Amino acid sequence: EADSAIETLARRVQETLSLGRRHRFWETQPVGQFKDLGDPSLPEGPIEPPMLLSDVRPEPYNLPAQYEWTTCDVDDEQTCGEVYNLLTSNYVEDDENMFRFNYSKEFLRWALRPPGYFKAWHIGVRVKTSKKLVAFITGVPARIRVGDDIVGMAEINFLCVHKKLRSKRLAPVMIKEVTRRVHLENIWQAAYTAGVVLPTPVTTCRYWHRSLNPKKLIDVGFSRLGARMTMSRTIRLYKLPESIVTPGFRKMELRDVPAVTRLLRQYLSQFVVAPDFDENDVEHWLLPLENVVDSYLVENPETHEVTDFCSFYTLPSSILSNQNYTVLKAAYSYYNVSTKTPLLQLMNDALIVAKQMDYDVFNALDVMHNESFLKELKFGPGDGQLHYYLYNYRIRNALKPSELGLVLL
Ligand SMILES: CCCCCCCCCCCCCC(=O)SCCNC(=O)CCNC(=O)[C@H](O)C(C)(C)COP(=O)(O)OP(=O)(O)OC[C@H]1O[C@@H](n2cnc3c(N)ncnc32)[C@H](O)[C@@H]1OP(=O)(O)O
Ligand SMILES: CNCCCN(C)c1ncc(F)c(N2CC(C(=O)NCc3cnc4ccccn34)C2)n1
Repeated sequence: EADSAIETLARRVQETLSLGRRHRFWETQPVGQFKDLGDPSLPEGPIEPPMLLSDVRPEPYNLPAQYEWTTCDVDDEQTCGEVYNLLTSNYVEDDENMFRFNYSKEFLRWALRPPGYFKAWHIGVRVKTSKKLVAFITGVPARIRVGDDIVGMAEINFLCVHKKLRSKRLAPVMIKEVTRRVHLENIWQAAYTAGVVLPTPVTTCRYWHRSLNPKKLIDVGFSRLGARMTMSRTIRLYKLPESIVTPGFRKMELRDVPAVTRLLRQYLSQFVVAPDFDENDVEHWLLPLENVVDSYLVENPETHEVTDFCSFYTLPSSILSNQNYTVLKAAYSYYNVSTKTPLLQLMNDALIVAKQMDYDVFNALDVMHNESFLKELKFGPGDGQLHYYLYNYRIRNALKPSELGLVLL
């Protein structure tokens, strides 16, 4: 039987290598299927029509007998702590298992409670006997513009199954359950991202990283010393000015919400897929929140006009095995708008602020106009790709990352 095991393995490898690999679950879902790629006869827009709410399955999907569904109230300190602990130990790692995302509790409360959120969409699975939280998936409501369509969607995130319960087909049940609960609110589309290839990405983005603390990044294995580079030359290469250079560059405040909303809506209107933010959304997603999201704007000192905006969110990673460090402090580029200050200068000021705040690295995707500053500001391409997906909405041709104006957390 050793031979047949090897044959089985060889076939698995062959299947996986060719995109022809089976997606037993995703083949059943209203998403673009690999076999449909390039079929011009398929119309853009919803793949399945909305159902009657009375036709939506009223009861939760079945879990294996020893587990039960639970709704996680992140306002409750204890429950938020359980969610935090599950993700801290079992959420996304890099391919070499050196790092794992360490979303903070205050970040999770921010990410999961935007205007109009539903607690019922913060879904957990517990062991019936011990009540231990072993799986999680979330949705939050968002108005997303796709071309000229404004679509009510759910943004799905934080899908996590405990390491000990992997490869038991729990994920499809989690996904079907969050889909059912979203349907009950008469919402029929979703947006999500993943580092894995699934049927079928609307676009695939690349991560770029700008070293702020190169010595630590090299020590923990995040980056490698460049060829023919010394450590001191590397530190010098990434050195930044002590203070920002743009006159009128300051932290965003509550009073700036109307101006920032105008600026952002105008800017995002040029992308094929982008959030349709109103002032309530901007107040939630972009008003600075310590250790979660930082936003800056440029107010013309004479006219007091708000002309530019930049923001980044804070997502540390646990460093899984290093003698000297346990946490990688990372900033992720969020939404940036430049109308008067060159984007290059605006983002350099963001780097300067992030360095002042002791971040180790500043990450950015090659979405929106980010490509215009990445190389010049000494970002290096990462090995991480981020695939963007829409559920129950077909876009005939995949987008270029520069046509995407949506950043998920
Ligand atoms: C209208 C409303 C609709 C709302 C829903 C919209 C869709 C939302 C979709 C979710 C958006 C999530 C956004 C984020 O949070 S992306 C971050 C995902 N989380 C992690 O990577 C954390 C670490 N990993 C884990 O916790 C587990 O490995 C997970 C839970 C990811 C899979 O558990 P496990 O490893 O034990 O596998 P299984 O045996 O249970 O199931 C295997 C099946 O699951 C498919 N799979 C694997 N990974 C993902 C993934 N990241 N998105 C979608 N599907 C995924 C896989 O292709 C296979 O299906 P098929 O290939 O056979 O068909
Ligand atoms: C569902 N929400 C998607 C966003 C989650 N985000 C931020 C994310 N999704 C996939 C990635 F590929 C990724 N990358 C940032 C790049 C990076 O920093 N790679 C080294 C590294 C440091 N720490 C970690 C932890 C996990 C994976 C890679 N890590 C790659 N980011």
